[in-house]
Amino acid sequence: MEVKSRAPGKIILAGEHAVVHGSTAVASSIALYTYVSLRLSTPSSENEESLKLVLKDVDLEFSWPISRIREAFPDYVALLSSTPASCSGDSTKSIAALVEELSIPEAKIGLASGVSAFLWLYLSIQGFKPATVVISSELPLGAGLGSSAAFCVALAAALLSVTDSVSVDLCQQGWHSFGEKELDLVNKWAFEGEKIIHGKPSGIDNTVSAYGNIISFRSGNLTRMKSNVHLKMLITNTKVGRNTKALVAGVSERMLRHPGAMAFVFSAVDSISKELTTVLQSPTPDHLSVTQIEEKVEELMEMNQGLLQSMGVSHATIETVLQTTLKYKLASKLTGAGGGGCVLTLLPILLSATVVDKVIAELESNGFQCFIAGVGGNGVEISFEHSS
Ligand SMILES: Nc1ncnc2c1ncn2[C@@H]1O[C@H](COP(=O)(O)OP(=O)(O)OP(=O)(O)O)[C@@H](O)[C@H]1O
Ligand SMILES: C[C@@](O)(CCO)CC(=O)[O-]
Ligand SMILES: [Mg+2]
Repeated sequence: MEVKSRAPGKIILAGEHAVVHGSTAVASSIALYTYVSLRLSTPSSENEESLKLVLKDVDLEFSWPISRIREAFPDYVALLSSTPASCSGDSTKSIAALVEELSIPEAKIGLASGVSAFLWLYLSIQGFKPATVVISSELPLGAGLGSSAAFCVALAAALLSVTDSVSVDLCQQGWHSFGEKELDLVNKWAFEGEKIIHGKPSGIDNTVSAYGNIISFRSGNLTRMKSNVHLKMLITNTKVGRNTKALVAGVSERMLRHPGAMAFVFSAVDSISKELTTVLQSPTPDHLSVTQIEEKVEELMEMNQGLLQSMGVSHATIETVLQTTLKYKLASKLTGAGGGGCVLTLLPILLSATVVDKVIAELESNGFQCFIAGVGGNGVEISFEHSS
């Protein structure tokens, strides 16, 4: 039997970075998914049993003989866990040894943290069972759209769906979602994976990928929102690679250097996110008030972008996107960790298609890549395929 899962990426409408320091943030899922396929192997005496990981997006395959994994983790009982556990101490060392042996090419070394998160989730949830896991994504990796969270959420969902901790109907056809208790468990395990990739994550990315739709998030607590407006966002990928862990660490260092000033910055972001939470839930009887809501959202996005600049996470390419969209009177802000990656631009519903085409053409002439995303959508889902 093959288990498939898919988990969406996200955009952060307000509050990235500040959310790591306790401010409110607002995020939404987008309909671009990371897919995981899990096939547990049937015992065979012919081939040596192994755990295989196929990463389609980067065209890499890794394989560990189960005997090698057993050797790296002599204390099997301590590893297997029915409740979400953090990777620390001896486990960190054992995983680092298994990843080092792969000789990942220097140009793709960012993958090492993803492979480490994979090993931690797989071994903690499935133990030493041989299997093949194939991962592919519609999301750009390391571009601010939550690829690391979607990776961890989809992985946790597939792995948990074939354990006793989660009760799922194996006969159900097509994609289906989890119950609340199961979602909580998937989300908590995914957070443990995100910790390995992000260092100090707030948990907002894995939470919105697990639950979907729009959420307001503060210090691990989420409020699921029912928005009355359907915001349309242009996403521009500057294609400048960056690493969330390093950017999050950079903001923390700035906070240590300027604690007083940064406390005000984070507090201002908190107010922006709270106002956005209220604005998005306000009733919309006609087009005029949709426009008024969009104008408020635009202003809040601009203010948030200014504060992200003062945290030191903007980038020359992000500034180019801001200036380009401003020529068309459109508001933009970076999304996710910044330092390159993706920028959001609100596309008001009354904006003509001609203007949208023009702004996209101008942005793409700079070498950027544009696409349009609806705000909100499904969270993680699962599907079982029985071979006949
Ligand atoms: N489909 C995938 N295949 C392999 N590795 C992946 C995949 N998706 C994510 N990763 C791992 O996640 C890392 C990117 O995570 P990172 O947090 O830096 O960026 P992001 O999650 O895309 O953006 P942000 O955190 O700002 O939303 C990759 O370097 C890799 O280790
Ligand atoms: C930069 C950050 O706030 C969002 C990354 O999408 C990090 C986090 O919250 O874990
Ligand atoms: Mg990430």
